[in-house]
Amino acid sequence: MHDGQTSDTSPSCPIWRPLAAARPAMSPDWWQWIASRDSLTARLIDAGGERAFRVRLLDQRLIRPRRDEARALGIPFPRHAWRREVALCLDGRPWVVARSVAPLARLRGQRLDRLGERSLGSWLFRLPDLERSPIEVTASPPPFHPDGGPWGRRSVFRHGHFALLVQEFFLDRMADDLGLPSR
Ligand SMILES: C=C(O[C@@H]1C=C(C(=O)O)C=C[C@H]1O)C(=O)O
Repeated sequence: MHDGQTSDTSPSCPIWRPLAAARPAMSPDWWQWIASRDSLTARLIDAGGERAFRVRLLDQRLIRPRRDEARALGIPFPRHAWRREVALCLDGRPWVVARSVAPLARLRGQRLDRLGERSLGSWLFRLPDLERSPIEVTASPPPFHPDGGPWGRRSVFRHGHFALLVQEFFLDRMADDLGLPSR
């Protein structure tokens, strides 16, 4: 699943804006989710109540990152990166789809491919000295998944030389299940 090298030539590219620029169009309910800087995994488990939380691994492989991903990570465009795509599901229903990209040169021996269906967040937030960049927001649909939703967000996590871009798209199904506004 993670051996092949493919270049990512998808033409659809989300338009990212600073969090503050999206605020006027965002309901207070969604702001609570989008602006939060702690673990989304923990928040989903909490909001899910009795529902069972599960990470479904959709894909992981070596790729050439998209241009916007390379720019967010501050790496030259053609460099190789490791990419993981997951659906974060409650009772089997995907609420969030996430795509994370780490430049190979910055992996520093971290074997993220061994995470499998364990949540990245449960590992990430245990790292000492973890830094998180400002959050950026998009109203574009996820470029790697057929389901749509109100908002996507992205930020870069750093721990020493290790860098990881995490992009999370919140789906309409989550809004339906939690009774959240459409935006
Ligand atoms: C970054 C976090 O991890 C979550 C889990 C992910 C995974 O397992 O690939 C991806 C994005 C996240 O929403 C988090 O919990 O905040």
